[in-house]
Amino acid sequence: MSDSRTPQVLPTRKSTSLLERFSEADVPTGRGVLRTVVFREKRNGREHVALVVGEVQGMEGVPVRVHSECLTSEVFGSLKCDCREQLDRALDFVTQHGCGVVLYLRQEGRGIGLGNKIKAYALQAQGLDTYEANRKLGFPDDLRSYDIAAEMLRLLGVRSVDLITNNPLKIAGLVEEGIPVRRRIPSRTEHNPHNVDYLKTKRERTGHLIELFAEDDDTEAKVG
Ligand SMILES: Nc1nc2c(ncn2[C@@H]2O[C@H](COP(=O)(O)OP(=O)(O)OP(=O)(O)O)[C@@H](O)[C@H]2O)c(=O)[nH]1
Ligand SMILES: [Zn+2]
Repeated sequence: MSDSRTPQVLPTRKSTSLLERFSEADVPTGRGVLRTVVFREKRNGREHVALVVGEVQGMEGVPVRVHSECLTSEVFGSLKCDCREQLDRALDFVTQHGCGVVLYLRQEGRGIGLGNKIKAYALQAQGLDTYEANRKLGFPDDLRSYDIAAEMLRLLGVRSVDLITNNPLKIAGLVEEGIPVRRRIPSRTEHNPHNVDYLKTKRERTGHLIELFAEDDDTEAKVG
């Protein structure tokens, strides 16, 4: 189950704190109660959310999803990506498991923001792929960082994580920020005619471990 290639490092205590643990409350949902903890970035007031299920303080191997905001799919039901489904499946997993954390990070459009993501979509309608469109707009493929996620996990007392992701860069990003990743839990993705090229591009260009077809199946645990 565990990915032996995943580097293991001890958590580091950063001297500068980026976040304030601002507020928290239990929120009832169709899946059960989610402990909703809001963190505020000190430098700009931006708010990020941790949805916590069960006891995670001091725990090892906590199932964690580090999820980046995607207004178009999560609120409007866009079929151009797989974000909404991945969020849903992660919430299913942690609530059914009775323990886990879903971090909801406000880094829309892989960090370029909503307006620029829609500009990128307009370029994609002209034939550019998701990364080419970012570059045409003067952005790198992925502008996200994982320092905020790492600090949120540290403030929640999580000692190591089982990360729900298909993105190897996300694993590397968290490890680099001092969060030990014990193993990867694959996030199953359904494709549709609107997102299949996007998913293939992520697999080919940034090594996303996406199982698009039955023959891609492996034996690791799956979310969903
Ligand atoms: N710039 C840009 N961002 C996109 C596009 N499609 C989706 N996104 C954004 O990509 C991000 C998806 O992030 P994640 O859900 O963390 O997904 P991921 O990096 O593929 O990794 P995993 O889902 O963990 O495997 C969200 O912020 C979306 O808004 C696109 O075509 N262009
Ligand atoms: Zn999306």
